[in-house]
Amino acid sequence: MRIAIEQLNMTYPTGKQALRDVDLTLESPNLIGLLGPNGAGKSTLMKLLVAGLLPSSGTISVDGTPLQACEKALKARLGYLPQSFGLYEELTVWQFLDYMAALKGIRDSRAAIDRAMEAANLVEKRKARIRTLSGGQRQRVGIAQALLGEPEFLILDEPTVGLDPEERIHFRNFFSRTAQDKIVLLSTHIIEDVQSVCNQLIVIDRGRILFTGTPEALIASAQGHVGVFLESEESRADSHLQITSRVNTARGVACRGVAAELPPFAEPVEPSLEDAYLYWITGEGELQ
Ligand SMILES: Nc1ncnc2c1ncn2[C@@H]1O[C@H](COP(=O)(O)OP(=O)(O)OP(=O)(O)O)[C@@H](O)[C@H]1O
Repeated sequence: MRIAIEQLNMTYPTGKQALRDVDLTLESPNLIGLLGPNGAGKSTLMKLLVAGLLPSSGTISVDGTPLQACEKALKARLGYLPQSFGLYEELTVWQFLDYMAALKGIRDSRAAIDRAMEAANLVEKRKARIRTLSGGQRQRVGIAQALLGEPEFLILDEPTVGLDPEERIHFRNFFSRTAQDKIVLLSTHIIEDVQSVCNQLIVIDRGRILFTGTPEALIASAQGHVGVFLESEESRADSHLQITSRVNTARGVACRGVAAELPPFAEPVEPSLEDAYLYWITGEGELQ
């Protein structure tokens, strides 16, 4: 499967431009992390990909066919976890998934529901009413419905919200296994969610794609732009330096920062993935 996005723009009726000139190619198999701060445009991009919104301009094509012409066929190949997810409070987990399977037109729904419940760690909750579930359990129900029918393209908008650390690790590994023959696109603003599992990262901010590439390439892009230093009057006055961490120590305040050009008082260090992400979203990285 190959999704090609060309010159995509999205302006909401309020006049807010949520996406600007987005060009991207998503190909299977891939686990792709869509990283960006609040309001960056992640959910908007995902809604456009599932044809839940119409772009203001630009095109999305699926295996060479424009999305509008293959919307129905694509929906059968797609699993989507939206950010806010309405659940039917009085239904049990099993009833809800049965309903979603019917909406998706899945034939062998019983087996499909069993597989999705197992993957989402929900087997014990199959008879529980949705209103009795915790936030994390509800999120797992959302993930389970996205997995129904083993879609080729999984779009997950902040799938780890509300999950405890153990569950986050479980899903991270699960998404990684799932992506072996599919496209899994997951949005997050948590670096640990994409670290060591995503083979492609897309950094987005204020509607623009700032970076696409492997995590290694993202780290390499910040090489020479990350430094450590002790806070001083000079460092406080440096408006180009973006401080990314401050720790009080016996010697003073130890800082870590990113800059397009490191000042002489900063000692260059190896960037982490988080440094590199901050380097791009603080506006210090150069647009590709
Ligand atoms: N229906 C809408 N009408 C008007 N503006 C909107 C609408 N939905 C989103 N926006 C605006 O578009 C921009 C992008 O929003 P979007 O929800 O895509 O960001 P996001 O990266 O998913 O953020 P978050 O991580 O907070 O969910 C934001 O400025 C948001 O306020």
